[in-house]
Amino acid sequence: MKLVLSYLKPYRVAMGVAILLTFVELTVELTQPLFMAKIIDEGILPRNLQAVLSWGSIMLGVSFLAFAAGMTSSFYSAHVSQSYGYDIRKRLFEKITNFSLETFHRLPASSLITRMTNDVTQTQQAIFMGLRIMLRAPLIIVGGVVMSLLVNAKMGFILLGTVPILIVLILLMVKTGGKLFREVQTMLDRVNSTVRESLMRIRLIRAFNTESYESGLFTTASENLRQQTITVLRFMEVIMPLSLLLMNLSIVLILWFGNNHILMGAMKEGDVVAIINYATRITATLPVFTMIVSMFTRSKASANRISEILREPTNDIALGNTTSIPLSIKGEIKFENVSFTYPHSDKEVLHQLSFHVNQGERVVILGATGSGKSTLFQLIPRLYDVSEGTILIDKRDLHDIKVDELRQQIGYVGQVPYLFSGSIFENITWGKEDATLEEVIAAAKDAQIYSFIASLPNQFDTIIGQKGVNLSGGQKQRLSIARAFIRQPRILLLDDCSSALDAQTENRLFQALEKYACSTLIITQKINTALTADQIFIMNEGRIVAKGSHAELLEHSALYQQIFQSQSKKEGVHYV
Ligand SMILES: Nc1ncnc2c1ncn2[C@@H]1O[C@H](COP(=O)(O)OP(=O)(O)OP(=O)(O)O)[C@@H](O)[C@H]1O
Repeated sequence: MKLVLSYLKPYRVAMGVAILLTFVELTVELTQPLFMAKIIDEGILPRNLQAVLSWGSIMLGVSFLAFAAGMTSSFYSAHVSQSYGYDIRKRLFEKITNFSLETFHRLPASSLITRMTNDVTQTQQAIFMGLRIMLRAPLIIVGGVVMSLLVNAKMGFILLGTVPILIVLILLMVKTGGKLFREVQTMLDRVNSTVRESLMRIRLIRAFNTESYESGLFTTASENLRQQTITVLRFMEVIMPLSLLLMNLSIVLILWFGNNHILMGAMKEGDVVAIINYATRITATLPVFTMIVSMFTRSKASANRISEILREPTNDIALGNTTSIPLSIKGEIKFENVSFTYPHSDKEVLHQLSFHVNQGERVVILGATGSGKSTLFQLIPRLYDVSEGTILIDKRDLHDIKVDELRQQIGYVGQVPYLFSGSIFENITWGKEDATLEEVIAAAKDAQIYSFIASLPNQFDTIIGQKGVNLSGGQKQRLSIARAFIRQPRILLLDDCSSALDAQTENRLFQALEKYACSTLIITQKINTALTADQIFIMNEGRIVAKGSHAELLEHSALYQQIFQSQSKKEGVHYV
C-alpha cells in the first residue's frame, strides 16, 4: 500500500489544495443551518420579509461558495487520481516489459492485464473518493457536534452523548465489515481467475468435452462469493439500522427538549431547527461508511497486487552488465563447457556443452523432447545467462556485447508462432520497423508465404485476428519466419518452426535461406532437414551425445543410424 501511495508524492500540492477546499466546502456547509435559524427566528416568525431576503441572500452566497470550493476540490482530486493512474500504469508497463522470462511464467498475461487496468482503476477511484468523500463523512460528524454545541450547549450535549456510541458502531463496522469485505474480495478474485483460466483453455475444454467440469468450478466459486456477500450485507444490515435508530432517537430527544426549552423561552425555534439539521446531516453520512469500507478493502487488495509487480526484480540481463562496444556480428558461435540451471530450480538442464559453429554454417539439432534444445537457444540471445562456462560470438564473450545490439542481429522463431492483431505487413515488419515494401515482399517470398498473401484480396494489408486465428498453422509459421528473415540476421535460430510445412515447401524455404549466409541453428524432428546441415547435434538429457556431419554420424553414431533408418522407412528419405 505504502509503495503505491508513494506515487502520489508529485501531487502533494494538488492534494493539499483539494483537501483544503473540501474543508472550506464543509465549513461553509456547516454554517448553513445557522442562517436557516436566522431566517426562521428573525424572518419567518416575526413576519419580517426583509430579514428573510437578507439572510436568504447570505445563505445563497455561502452555498455558492461551498459549490465553488467543492467543484474546484473535485477538479484537483480528479487531476491527482488521473495523473497517479497514468504514472503508475506507465511504471507498471515499463516494469513488465523488463520482467525476466521466469517472472512471465509465474505471472500470466491475463493477471498482469487485470493489475494494469482494473486494479489501477480501483486505487484511482479510492484516491478520488478519499479526497472528496472519505474526509467529509468523519468531518461532518465532528463539525456537526461542535456547531450544535455552539448553537445551544445543552442541546448539543444530546448529540455529543450520541456520537461516541455512533463511533463505536462505525468502528465495529470498519473492523468486522472490513474483514468480511476482504473475504468477499478473495472470493471475487477466485471467480475472476476461474473465468480467466476457463477462457484461456476454451479450445481444450471443447475438445475434451469438459464443459460440465468447468461449469462446476465456476458454480462453486460463484456460490462462495454469493454466500460471503450475503454474510457481509447481513452484518451491515444490522449495524446500519442500529446507527440510524440511534440518530433518530437523538433527533426525537432534541425535538422533545427543544420544545420544552422553547415553551420556557430558553431557546429559539430556529436553533432547534439548526440542531435537527446537524443531526440529519450526520445521519446522512452513515451509508457512506459502508461504501468507504467496501471501497477501501477492494482498493487495498488492488494496491497489494500492484505492489507485487512493482517489487518484482527486473531482468538484470536487459538492464546492466553490458559494455557499449558497437558490434557487427559475423555469426561464429562457440560454447565452452556451458551448463545451465533455470532460476528458482535445482535441476541442471544443460551439462557442460561445448561446440563450435563457424560463420554461415547450418546446424541441425535433433533430440528427445525435454533434452534441452530450446533452452540452448535461449542462451544465445541472452534470454537467460549461463550458470557455468562461456558462450563466445565471433570470439567475444557474450557478456561483452551490448544485449540490444546482439539481439538485433539474431532472428529467432519459436515453436509457437506468435502473430498479433494487425495487418500482415505490420506483422512482418515487426522484425524491422523501417522495412520497405520490397524488403517485405522479398522476406515473404523466401519464407514461401508470398503466393498465399498475393492471393488475398487485400494482400499485405489483410488484417489477421489476435494470434492469427484466421490462418492455418503452416501459414502462421511461415509469417513468423518472414519476420525473422526481414532482419537479415547474422544468427538465425529456428525452433521446430517448420513442423507444419510439407517437405517440398520446407526444401524451398531452406534453399532460400542460403542467400542470407547467416549461421543457422535449426531444432527439428525431421531427418530431411538434417540432410541439409553442415553439422548435426544429437541431444539427450541436456548433453550433446553425438555431433558431426550426416555422413560422419551415419558411420559412427548408433543413435543417429536408428533415427535415420526409422524416419527413412517412414518418409522414404534417400541421402545421396
Ligand atoms: N522456465 C523453466 N523453468 C524450469 N525448468 C524448465 C523451464 N523451461 C524448461 N524447463 C526444463 O528444462 C528441460 C529442457 O527443456 P527444453 O524446453 O529446453 O527441452 P526441449 O528439448 O526443447 O523439448 P521439446 O522438444 O519438447 O521442446 C526440461 O526438463 C524442462 O522441464
